[in-house]
Amino acid sequence: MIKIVNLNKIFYKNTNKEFYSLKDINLEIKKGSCTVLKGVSGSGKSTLLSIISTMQKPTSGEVYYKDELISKFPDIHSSNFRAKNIGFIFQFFNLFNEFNVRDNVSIPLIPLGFSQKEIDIKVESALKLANIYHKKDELIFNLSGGEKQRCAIARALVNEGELILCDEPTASLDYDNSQNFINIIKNLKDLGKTIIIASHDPIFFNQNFVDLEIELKNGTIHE
Ligand SMILES: Nc1ncnc2c1ncn2[C@@H]1O[C@H](COP(=O)(O)OP(=O)(O)OP(=O)(O)O)[C@@H](O)[C@H]1O
Repeated sequence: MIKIVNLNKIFYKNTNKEFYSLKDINLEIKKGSCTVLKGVSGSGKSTLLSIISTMQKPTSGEVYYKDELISKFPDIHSSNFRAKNIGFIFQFFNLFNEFNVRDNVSIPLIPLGFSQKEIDIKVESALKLANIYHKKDELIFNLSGGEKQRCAIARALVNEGELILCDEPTASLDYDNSQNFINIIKNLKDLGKTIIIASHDPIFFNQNFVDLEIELKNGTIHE
């Protein structure tokens, strides 16, 4: 489903500060699989996720999604692609504290042109899937860390995209909430989602629902 070919991301190219954040990455990710990108801080995990999501462009190399070359999309095309195909779960949730759960979860649907009735149906279904429906009218400000995470998961699911990208998803969670997160990821996999998790949390290592573990070291894949 995702094919990455000879990918490089260079910052400060052709200066004395030139730096390879990613170097010669080749990777294939199968539809419906769960991949864990591990590696120490600064190894390139977030940069790789961000290039797969089309938020950043590589310096060279290609990323294909279902045989379509997404890494060379113009920006307007990239944001449409993300809105339709990708759910993103961030370490610090990136929710709007002054809005309630339901409004936060509905945000990704706004650019997709759905009617209010369609938005209500999709939001309700995502809230139930992420087990946060009972807090739908609560302000984010009043939620616990685990509840914020479940709200962020609902927001990542609401567009029914096939690809779920998670950047250090358990970094702000305690052990029990991290275990809950793992259970939700297993459910998403059962629903056929393709999942990529960038994390150095050992909770993701050697898990039977993980199909591929990739270690990044200084921007390269370490076999
Ligand atoms: N916009 C940028 N400009 C310059 N250097 C950058 C930029 N973005 C990332 N880098 C560098 O690229 C390297 C990889 O960063 P990245 O955020 O991908 O690492 P990471 O493995 O996700 O780390 P962490 O676990 O701390 O989030 C780091 O050395 C970082 O400083």
